[in-house]
Amino acid sequence: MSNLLTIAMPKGRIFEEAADMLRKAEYQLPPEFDESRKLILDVPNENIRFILAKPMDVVTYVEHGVADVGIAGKDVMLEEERDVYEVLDLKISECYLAVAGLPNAKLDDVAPKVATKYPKVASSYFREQGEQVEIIKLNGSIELAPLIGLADRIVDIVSTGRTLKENGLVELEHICNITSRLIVNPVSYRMKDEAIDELVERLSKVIGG
Ligand SMILES: Nc1ncnc2c1ncn2[C@@H]1O[C@H](COP(=O)(O)OP(=O)(O)OP(=O)(O)O)[C@@H](O)[C@H]1O
Ligand SMILES: O=P(O)(O)OC[C@H]1O[C@H](OP(=O)(O)OP(=O)(O)O)[C@H](O)[C@@H]1O
Repeated sequence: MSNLLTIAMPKGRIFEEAADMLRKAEYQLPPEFDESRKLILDVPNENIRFILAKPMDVVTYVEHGVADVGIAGKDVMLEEERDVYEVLDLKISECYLAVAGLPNAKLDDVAPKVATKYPKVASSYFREQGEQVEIIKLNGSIELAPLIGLADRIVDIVSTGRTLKENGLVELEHICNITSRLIVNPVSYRMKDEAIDELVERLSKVIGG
């Protein structure tokens, strides 16, 4: 194993906050880092390579060891249940998972339909509540489901609450708070402990800053 540290960065909304945090931790990221369409970006003076992946795929790259470290939302960690270590709460991309629906909707008593991008999280939540539901997996625009009659309720991310409000939906139950986490491949954690410890230390200093 070389000493190069490969970090899987999520494209999309976590990217900017994560890049900002790395810069605050004094990693010299190249200016084109933010605009480039390249999917592999080397920072040779830091001995770091970044790979840019879809947020849900970051854990896959880290679990398979092709990335040593990654940044992933806790929502993804809960849903994917992968064999990776979660070493640091970066406290960025704060949001929460909630159950929502139309106000005063009459629920189907037998097995209400719940649309979500998080079928495992939703199933275990309703199981714990002792409620039998039918889960319908969607990949986005979850708020559409109750409006169009596909589902009685949804389980989705809420941040500002604007998407719920603009679609006439109300929050019914708060499931759990979500932030992004630094995750590590277990083998890399042993083999590249110095580089990973340094990354954790430098990021720890700028959390919440
Ligand atoms: N509205 C939000 N506000 C803050 N953080 C959010 C919000 N929505 C999602 N997140 C967090 O950011 C992560 C990435 O979200 P993003 O919307 O970039 O990707 P995605 O929806 O998984 O991917 P895509 O839409 O590209 O398939 C999520 O896993 C979650 O942790
Ligand atoms: O409370 P808010 O600040 O309105 O944010 C919540 C919305 O953000 C996310 O969707 P995203 O924009 O990622 O789109 P998606 O529906 O394609 O997942 C989430 O799934 C909600 O729809």
